[in-house]
Amino acid sequence: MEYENLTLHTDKYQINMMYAHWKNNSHNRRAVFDAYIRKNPFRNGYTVFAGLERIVDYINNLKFTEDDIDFLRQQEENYEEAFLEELRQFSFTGNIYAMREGEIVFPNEPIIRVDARIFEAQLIETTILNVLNYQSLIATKASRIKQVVNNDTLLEFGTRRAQEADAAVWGARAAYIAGFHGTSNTRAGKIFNIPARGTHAHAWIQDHDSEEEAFMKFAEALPDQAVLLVDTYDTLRSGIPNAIKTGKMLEAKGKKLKGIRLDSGDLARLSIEGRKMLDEAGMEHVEIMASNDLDEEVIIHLKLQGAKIDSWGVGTKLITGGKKPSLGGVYKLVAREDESGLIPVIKLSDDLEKVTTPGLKKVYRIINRKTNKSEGDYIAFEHETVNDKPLKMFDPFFPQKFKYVNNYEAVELLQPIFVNGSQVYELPELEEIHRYHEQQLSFIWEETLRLLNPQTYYVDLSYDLWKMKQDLIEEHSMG
Ligand SMILES: Nc1ncnc2c1ncn2[C@@H]1O[C@H](COP(=O)(O)OP(=O)(O)OP(=O)(O)O)[C@@H](O)[C@H]1O
Ligand SMILES: O=P(O)(O)OC[C@H]1O[C@H](OP(=O)(O)OP(=O)(O)O)[C@H](O)[C@@H]1O
Ligand SMILES: O=C(O)c1cccnc1
Repeated sequence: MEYENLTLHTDKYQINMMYAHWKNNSHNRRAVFDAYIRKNPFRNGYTVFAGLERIVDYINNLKFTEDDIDFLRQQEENYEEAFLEELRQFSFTGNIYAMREGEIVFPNEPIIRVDARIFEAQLIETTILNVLNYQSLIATKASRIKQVVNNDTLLEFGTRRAQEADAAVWGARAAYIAGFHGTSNTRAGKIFNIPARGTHAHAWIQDHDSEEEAFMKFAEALPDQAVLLVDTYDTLRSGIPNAIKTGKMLEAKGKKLKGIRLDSGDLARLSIEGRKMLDEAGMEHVEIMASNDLDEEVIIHLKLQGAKIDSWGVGTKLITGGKKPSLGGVYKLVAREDESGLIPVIKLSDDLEKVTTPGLKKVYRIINRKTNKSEGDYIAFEHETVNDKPLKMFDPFFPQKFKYVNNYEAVELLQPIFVNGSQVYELPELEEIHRYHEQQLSFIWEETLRLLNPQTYYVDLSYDLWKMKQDLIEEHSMG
């Protein structure tokens, strides 16, 4: 993809802070930020991380152009020329660790860790969150939909309802990571190598003298590929009978009708009736596709009613997040440099879950070797060794709740992406990201994966980390 230079795609307050640091000569100090979510969206038990590819590209292309600098000069009379010169020389020189795309992630664990000059780390907050929050929201929604369709075909149809063009293509990619098979967006298909798929619109039928003629012409143009939209006039009395006639016409020419699409009415009843009609006509191979404001909830109910649907076109409620239009991922300072070196910092809150976890940390997934399932995630200081046995895992909010894990493998989730400003991570192909996602899902217990009232997954802290956090809370509490 031809990526844009997104350097100014940040909140003005970041540049103000960069300026104030520069004025105070503190801009070269090291700072560590964690990007993480506080809650899973859709009351889900997990979140699917997506967005790393775009973030990597964003970092690689960071550069204030002369136009950008002129704009900043106009916008803020306080900015001194020497500061603007500093921006002219700007590039990312720090370290970024991140989880892999497709990873199953949970609240309160670092998904991305930025360790850089404060001057750099502050600038990139906005875009990192913008990308992580949107793409992960859509990947998570797609994952919920994927869970209910089993092996049926899933197509992403959302572009017309997406929050503009970027959301459409990156949303299509996020859906593919979670298991969608194709997208209607041809550009997303080309950019990301996703199968591009499509049927036809009502306009095709309306634009002909009869539905039958419209079907015949479309099927002749795209034999073996045609999926006919059967609800323009009357699905059971006109649409499906005409589709069957069209199928017969194709068969006479040694071709086949691929499918029909239902787009309104009672999708369960129409698919059951439609399946009967097609089968009676000897067209068992003709697939039934459904669309019309679908999401995981409607699909579950259609399945409960015995709907005979082979493929699902899902648009609006996937690409916009449906009832949950944003993910609340945050980017918090967890360590800063002073004369003594790197020191952990904390942000307090009345809401205990919002208190940040200070320090330079690693995240491990504790895989039980016997069950091959995860016992939870374990966050420790970077310098701690974790594969010592047994591992005591306790709830950081209720330390009296604990367990010992013996036969485990602690798998490190944060990968080095940039070291001293250079990309050290090779971005995987989309297909590989999808496979990784599926493999990671297999480590998570069903109880956490289920769509309704999932069990909370454990995200625990090492004792040393937990103790340091408690000490900092005490130190900063006003009593
Ligand atoms: N059997 C069913 N059980 C549950 N929900 C269904 C069933 N059939 C369709 N739906 C869903 O009901 C919702 C309402 O559909 P709606 O009534 O707006 O469609 P319609 O009026 O049939 O079609 P349109 O307005 O597009 O002409 C849609 O999300 C659709 O997917
Ligand atoms: O319903 P979604 O999940 O968003 O899926 C995409 C919808 O887009 C098309 O409809 P169209 O734009 O023609 O509008 P309409 O069917 O809502 O009238 C298509 O027929 C689907 O119904
Ligand atoms: O190909 C389709 O059927 C399609 C594509 C986009 C939106 N709705 C339907």
